[in-house]
Amino acid sequence: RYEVLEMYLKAKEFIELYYKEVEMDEALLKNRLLEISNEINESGTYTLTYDELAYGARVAWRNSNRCIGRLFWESLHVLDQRAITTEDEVAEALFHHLQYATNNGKVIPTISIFRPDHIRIWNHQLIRYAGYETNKGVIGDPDSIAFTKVCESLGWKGLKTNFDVLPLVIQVGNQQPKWFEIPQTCLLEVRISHPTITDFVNLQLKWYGVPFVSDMKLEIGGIHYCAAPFNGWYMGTEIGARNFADEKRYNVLPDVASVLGLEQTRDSTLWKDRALVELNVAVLHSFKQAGVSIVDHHTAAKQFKQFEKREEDQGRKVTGTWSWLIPPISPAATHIFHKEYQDKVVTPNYFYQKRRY
Ligand code: HEM
Ligand SMILES: N=C(Nc1cccc(CNC[C@@H]2CCCN2)c1)c1cccs1
Repeated sequence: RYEVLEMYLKAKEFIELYYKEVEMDEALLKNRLLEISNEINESGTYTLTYDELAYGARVAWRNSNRCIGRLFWESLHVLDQRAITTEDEVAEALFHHLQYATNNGKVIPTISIFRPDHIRIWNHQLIRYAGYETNKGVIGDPDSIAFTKVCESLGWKGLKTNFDVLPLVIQVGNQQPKWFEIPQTCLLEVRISHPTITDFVNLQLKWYGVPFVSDMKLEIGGIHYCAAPFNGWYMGTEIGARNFADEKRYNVLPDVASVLGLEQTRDSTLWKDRALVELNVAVLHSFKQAGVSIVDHHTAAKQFKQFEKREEDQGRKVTGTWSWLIPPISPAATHIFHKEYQDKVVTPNYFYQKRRY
């Protein structure tokens, strides 16, 4: 009984928000709430219309406190995959999402939404590189070591390069998860070169063009979509200041400094800072040259400022996680650093969920 009431209250809160923001008339709202109340009484849950689902996914993005890219929340493309029931169909839908959103480099922010609760994607991101612990040190992305072991235990074998693309791992219910190799046609990678320092290519760095986060849960009106992978485009610092630069990731700053001919014995030469800037210049240059969407952290901050203005105009308070919104290089060169944000969590939203491995 209590669960039914709790579900209804969450549904009512979301549907009222939706009808208010899209300015639907009261009679339709009352009707819809009655319909939902009946469905919850019969089955303990209810089904969102496509329009309600799409709006919920967009508002969840608008409510994502750690996201600097929220200006474009209304333009999210929503692929409704709730009718899918098997692992093979899920894999096909994900291949479609990868190709559709990559769009030959002109990235389209997109989300695929699978049926609530039954489907689970074990990947952190649909495209990510494997990591291996060997007696000669780590190969690939250290962040992927645990998941790579899971993939190998399922029968997958990598080539042991620094950039092995991991398979999709899809689970239906509590069955054994199935793995699927990602076709080349779904994969776009960018080789990293520098606009003026020709030796940069000797670092042999590359990265995948589009980030697809696939391990978060989308919650709308009390319904939990545990498989709702979404993509946008990268902000350059994610690759240049974290994925390549972190000591616990690809840890390339010393190699970059060598290519730049920098003296690394004293911190006070700021060799790490010079290496970081040139690495980020290279990432932005390489993506632009390859025609793959990317945004620099200054432009992204300006877009976020526009988002703040538009939300105030709409009478909505912008909430945020300051420590995530500031970029990892030159944070104080953006307006974000110099203001405070309330880190209030509201739904619809995207949440972490317990790993299945
Ligand atoms: C369109 C371009 C977009 C850009 C440039 C962008 C940028 C970012 C960046 C830089 C982060 C911090 C990530 C990190 O430090 O690991 C972030 C976080 C986040 N973004 Fe966006 N984003 C975009 C689109 C989206 C979309 C389409 C969604 C969902 C529909 C989204 C939802 C989120 C969420 C939920 C987080 C927090 C993730 C976490 O807590 O681990 N973003 N975004
Ligand atoms: N540009 C993006 N970056 C992004 C957004 C959300 C989450 C993530 C991954 N964050 C986890 C990483 C890995 C450890 C700490 N950061 C990246 C997007 C990914 C999907 C849509 S936009």
